[in-house]
Order: sequence, then structure tokens, then C-alpha cells
Amino acid sequence: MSASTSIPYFSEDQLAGLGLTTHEVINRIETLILSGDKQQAWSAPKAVIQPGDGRYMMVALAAADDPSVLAVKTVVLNPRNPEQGLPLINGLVTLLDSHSGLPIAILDGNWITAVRTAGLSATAARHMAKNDASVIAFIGCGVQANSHLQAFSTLFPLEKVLLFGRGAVNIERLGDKAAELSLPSVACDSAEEAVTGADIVISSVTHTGDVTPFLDANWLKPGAFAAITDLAVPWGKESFSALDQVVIDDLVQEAAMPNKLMSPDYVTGDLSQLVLGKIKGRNLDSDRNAFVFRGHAMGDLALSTLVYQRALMMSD
Ligand SMILES: NC(=O)C1=CN([C@@H]2O[C@H](COP(=O)(O)OP(=O)(O)OC[C@H]3O[C@@H](n4cnc5c(N)ncnc54)[C@H](O)[C@@H]3O)[C@@H](O)[C@H]2O)C=CC1
Ligand SMILES: O=C(O)C1=NCCCC1
Repeated sequence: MSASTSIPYFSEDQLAGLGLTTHEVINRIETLILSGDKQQAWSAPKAVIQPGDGRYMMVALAAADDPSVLAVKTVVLNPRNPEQGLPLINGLVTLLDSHSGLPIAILDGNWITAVRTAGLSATAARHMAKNDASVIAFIGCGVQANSHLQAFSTLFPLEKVLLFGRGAVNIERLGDKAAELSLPSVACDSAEEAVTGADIVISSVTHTGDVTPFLDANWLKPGAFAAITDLAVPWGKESFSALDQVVIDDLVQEAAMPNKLMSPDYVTGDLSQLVLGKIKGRNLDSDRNAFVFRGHAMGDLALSTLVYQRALMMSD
């Protein structure tokens, strides 16, 4: 292999310092989805290893020709990490030239996962949530909740944040983040109180391999939208029958996975169909909708390419 002797590495702080906006992230995700429809970008279903002790190890792969980039994201989720003061999920993104295979850069995978996941939810929310949504609830108050609050606060006229989680520190930290955004927050005594009171619900609880469902989609109020990042493990799956539109991230990936997010009968379509206008995200103001997803490699590629291009531009 002929490559430069050093591959640039971008840390979490460097990536956060680029100052990308949620609108830029959404636009890049949608642009990449359009490229995918024209066969100018591609992704593969994620490869997952679950050894049975709660760990979830995965690789996501996507590539495009304009710009010519292939992204591989490798992460390990370990439910015991937080006890040791570590983030639940750690990993890296490797970027290669999609024609030559030569290395381009290595990116911190934690920041990419936090921001791209909120970017995927925000992309769906733009089509599926009501524009005047003002109360947002978080079930699980960690890294994903934080990145989703940041993203959704720029898209919706939020007035109040409801919090339900485990561990006072995380709940307090998310409350502080809300305060920084000038939003009052309320810690709820039950998940039902948080869900029933919200226009937008974000669920992102720890994946342990054996979560007992404790959330019910029937609790969503008319007009509400839920972004269900956590592979729907805390939700009673049959309760999704109560919803009007349920969009998942990628039908092809879903078909390849052994444990389905839910019965295919409840699925309206996927994110590409939503962005391409092949399915509607919302019909009536009173519809109850959800975006339920396990993580789409196109999101990782979209954000990784965007940050790399921005970093190059800023170093000129
Ligand atoms: N769909 C996707 O692409 C992605 C999904 N995820 C999902 O998001 C989850 C959370 O990830 P992070 O925010 O990085 O982890 P985190 O550890 O920062 O936050 C998880 C939070 O959930 C709380 N929690 C755990 N069990 C709970 C329960 N029964 N009720 C209420 N709260 C509970 C924890 O106390 C913690 O505050 C992951 O486990 C994974 O399922 C994460 C990244 C990407
Ligand atoms: O796609 C991702 O990134 C993840 N998906 C499931 C949980 C770990 C991270």
C-alpha cells in the first residue's frame, strides 16, 4: 500500500469545535439518501456480535463516489462501561478513498455516533413531527439524550423538557443542558408521566441484552412523535399497532437482522422512502408517529464526510 506516513486523527473536541449545525447534518443525510437512490452511494447492513454478556459490538459500512469516501464505523457498547466511568459506547470511524482504498482519516466514533444518531432522528422528525411541538420528553438521560436535545432544540419551538431516567447525575446533567438552552426541565416520577405529557419523546436507554419492556406506545398523546433510538427494547412491541406511521431506518438492513425491531405489519416504510417522498411522514395533526431505528451507516458516512470536508476547509 502506498499512503502517507501519518493518517490524520480527529478527536471528539476537534469534531465538536467545527461548529456544525443540525440543519447541515440533516441536509447532508438527505443528500446522501438521494445519492443512494441514484446508485451513487451504498451501505451494507451492519455486522453485529453479541457475546451474550450484554456487549453489542458492531461495524457499519457505507461508501459514496462524490466525494469519494468509504466510512467504516466500529463500536463496542458495554453496559458495564459506565460503572467504570467510561462512556457506554466507544469506537472509531475510518475513512478511505472509495476508489483507491487509500486511508483518508480516522475520526472519534463517540462524537460521530452521538451527533449522527440525533441527525437521523431529526431528519425523520422534520417529516413526522408537528412543527409546533413544544414539550420534549427523554426516557434515558445520557449521551444520546444530550445530542438529541441539542438537535431538537434547533428544529422545534421547545418550551419544556421532561426527564425520566436512572441515576440522579445523568438526569441532573441533562437538566443543566436544558437550562443552558433556556428550557425549564421537570424530572418525572414515572415513564408514563413523561411520555403522556410530551409532543416529542426520545427513548435511549442502556442496551443490556435483557431489558424488560416498560414503555407503551398507547401512552403517546394525539399528534405526538417518538424517536426510538434504542432498538425499541424498552417498548412493548405490540403497542406499536396503536401508531399511525412507523418509519424504520433501513428496510434492507432490517431484513438481514435476526431480531426484528417489531412486526413488519406495523412498519410504514424506511427513512429513504420518507426523504424521497415515497411515503408520508404525517397525514393528520392527530396522528401518533414514531421513528424506530437500529442505526444507519449512511448517517455515519454523511456526518463523517461533512466533518472531514469542514476540517479541511478550516485548515486552509
Ligand atoms: N440507533 C442507533 O443508531 C443508536 C442507538 N443507541 C442506543 O442508545 C442507547 C443509549 O446510548 P447512550 O446515550 O450513549 O448511553 P448512556 O449510558 O449515555 O445513556 C443511557 C441512559 O439510560 C439510562 N437508563 C438505563 N436503563 C434505564 C431504564 N430502565 N429507564 C430509564 N433510564 C434508563 C441510564 O441511566 C443512562 O443515563 C444505547 O443503549 C443504544 O440502545 C446508541 C447509539 C446509536
Ligand atoms: O449504529 C450505531 O452506532 C449503534 N447502534 C446500536 C447501538 C450501538 C451503536
